[in-house]
Amino acid sequence: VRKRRVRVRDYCRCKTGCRRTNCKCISNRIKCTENCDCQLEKNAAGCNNPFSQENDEAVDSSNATETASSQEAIIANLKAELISKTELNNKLNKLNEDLRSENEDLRSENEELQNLNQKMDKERRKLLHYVIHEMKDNIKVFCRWRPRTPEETKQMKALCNISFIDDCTIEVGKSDGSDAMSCSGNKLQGTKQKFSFNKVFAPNASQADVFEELSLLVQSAIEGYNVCVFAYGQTGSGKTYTMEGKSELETEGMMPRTVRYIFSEMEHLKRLGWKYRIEASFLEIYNDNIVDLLDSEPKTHEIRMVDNKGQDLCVSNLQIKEIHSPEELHEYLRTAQHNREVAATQSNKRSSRSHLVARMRLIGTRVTKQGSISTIGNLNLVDLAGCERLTTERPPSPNRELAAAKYINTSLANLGNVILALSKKQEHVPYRNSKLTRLLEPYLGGNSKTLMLLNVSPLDEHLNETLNSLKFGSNIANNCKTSGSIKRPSPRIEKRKNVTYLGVSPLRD
Ligand SMILES: Nc1ncnc2c1ncn2[C@@H]1O[C@H](COP(=O)(O)OP(=O)(O)OP(=O)(O)O)[C@@H](O)[C@H]1O
Repeated sequence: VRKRRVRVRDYCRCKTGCRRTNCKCISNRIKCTENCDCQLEKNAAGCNNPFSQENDEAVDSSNATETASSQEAIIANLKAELISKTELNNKLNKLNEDLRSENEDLRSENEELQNLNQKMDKERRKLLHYVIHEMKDNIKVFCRWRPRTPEETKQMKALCNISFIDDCTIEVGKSDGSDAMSCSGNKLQGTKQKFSFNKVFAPNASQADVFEELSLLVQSAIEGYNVCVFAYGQTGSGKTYTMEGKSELETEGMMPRTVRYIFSEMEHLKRLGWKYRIEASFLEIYNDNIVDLLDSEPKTHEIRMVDNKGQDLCVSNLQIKEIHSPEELHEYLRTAQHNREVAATQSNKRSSRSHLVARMRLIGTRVTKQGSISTIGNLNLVDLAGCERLTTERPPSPNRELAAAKYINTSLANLGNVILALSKKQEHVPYRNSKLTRLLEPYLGGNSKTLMLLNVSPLDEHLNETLNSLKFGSNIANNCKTSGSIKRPSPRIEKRKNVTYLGVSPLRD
């Protein structure tokens, strides 16, 4: 067989007599075909069966040898492949091992980060509590002077004589230097009266300046405190401008700014593991009746305490909306503003004739290893109706307005009494005397921070009302400063299985 194979390899033995050593049929180890070199080049006609029997046998046996050797080669190849695959597998296993350990590292790093986050959150809340507690007074009074409106400037209305002594103190007198008279008819001594507050905003103060001072209170509502912000002042003094503002970003009031702030804080707190739910309602108190500003159908609304401790209340038939975005809240705010009762007064063509109460309930939850903790803060933003001096020489416009003006003045007087009683730390606080104070009872005093934004007109013709407002506001501010140790706000804490509701007390204690 070996000899024959050699012979076959030596030359082509087809019948054409080709006998070439480089014939294709030899190099490809195939039987001679039509395409064989020898046939193409030589006489193809005589070559129907190019290989002799002898050659066929030689080729078959040579093929068997070749198959055996090619199988050996295949086996060798397979072996090599197996080796390389085993190596690859080993490498993959190693990589897997590395990944697993890296995963483990990441998990422990993640855990460390979470612990750090928790610590940071605790520190942040401690610091915030410290700052909030440093605010000391549960009731603060900011005084804001509005500038002359373009119309008033055109009419060249005289300004009263105001001196801004410092950030907290002002002196006010008549433009001609004569003695002023208060609304109640008492002559105020001296050509200029001095008043001090927690903060005074001059006419050039922007909405952003006012919000900067307010934002800490909003923050404390996010942390679980109850907060009430009132815009108080005579009609046309700038309450609605302060609370609602205008549509441009720069002139936006406290309400839209608060909404924006809450949502940006929520985003920040999300990174520390907190999730928030916001519920909002908008109502007005007009002629001592509650009106739902988000409901077009008139309904009867009653104030009911949720618990017998007087810590929370609800208003029947009131729409409470869950808010998911600042835009959604702005939309409700716009609806409420649109539905609010307005009428012309002596000093304001579009005077708010009702008290607007925008309430946001901020419920924060954080899941920890020990269970979950929750904070509930209520933020009440109140744009009060403007008080109006009712005299025979300055009657309110139509008769219908007289009743409204009387209701407004009575409810404002009642609110004034409640805030005065709280500022003096009196035991009895007359919450029950009006719907407005009943509605705000759980959110005033105790676990709450109250801010009165006292708005004043700069016009000389409003000086008597201005002096009355200033006297009332500075009385409250000074009572809070001098009434000794301040009762710490006691946050609302509710415990449920594995759930703790807290203000900021655990950190405080
Ligand atoms: N800080 C301010 N800067 C510029 N304009 C102001 C400012 N405050 C008030 N105004 C303007 O003064 C006018 C009266 O203000 P606004 O309607 O807010 O008073 P109000 O106290 O809400 O009155 P009312 O109690 O009658 O509703 C408006 O034209 C308002 O744009």
